[in-house]
Amino acid sequence: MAIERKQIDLTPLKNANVPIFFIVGGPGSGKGTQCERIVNKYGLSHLSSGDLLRAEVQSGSARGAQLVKIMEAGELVPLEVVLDLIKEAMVNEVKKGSKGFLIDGYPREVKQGDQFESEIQPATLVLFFDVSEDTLVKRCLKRAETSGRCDDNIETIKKRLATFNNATAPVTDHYEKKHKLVRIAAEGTIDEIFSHVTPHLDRVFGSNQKVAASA
Ligand SMILES: Nc1ncnc2c1ncn2[C@H]1C[C@H](O)[C@@H](COP(=O)(O)OP(=O)(O)O)O1
Ligand SMILES: [Mg+2]
Repeated sequence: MAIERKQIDLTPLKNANVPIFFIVGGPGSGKGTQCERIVNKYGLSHLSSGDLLRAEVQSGSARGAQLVKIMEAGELVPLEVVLDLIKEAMVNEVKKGSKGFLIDGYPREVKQGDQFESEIQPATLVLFFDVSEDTLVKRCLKRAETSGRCDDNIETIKKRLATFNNATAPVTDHYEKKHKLVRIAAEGTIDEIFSHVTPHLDRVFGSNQKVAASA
């Protein structure tokens, strides 16, 4: 069963023309943690495709009901539907005065990125949180103690790592060739990593955002 695509008026988004950052990295690389810091400092909107899908299901809409069927059948949600959800969320956020977007955990594949950029707007930068596999596993296992996330167990973590290496690694190559990739060394403390992130955002937004730099 195909889910109908929605016609979404992107005019508000085009007029606002705010920067868009793709946030990529393995499971446990700290994407969510760093996005929260970025949101606090720069007032950007943080969108995660997984959260948007879960919210659509919760909303009780007809489309949400169709999504449940697809997910229960173990099939992949069509890329177009994910894109429609992202578009709707972006238009809503920009109407509220968003200064830009962090698209967390997306694109998972080169094709997803290309489709996003052709239908919506090219990404300004792609932030890649670069962490060794050892660290990814350790952080996911630690997160398991409190997250209640069913995918934070050693078997699933290994599978997610394999998927990441196969499908997502080409994404970083793709944006490296386009000179949009920012590789963040992300092994250190949360503060250390954030200090590697801010210069790249300051480059886009201007350094007047800096809190401590003028000292
Ligand atoms: N620099 C850091 N050092 C130690 N632990 C970190 C860290 N950054 C994040 N964590 C913790 C928080 C979580 O429990 C776990 C995974 O972080 P996350 O932000 O949820 O990653 P992601 O969203 O990329 O899957 O690791
Ligand atoms: Mg996350």
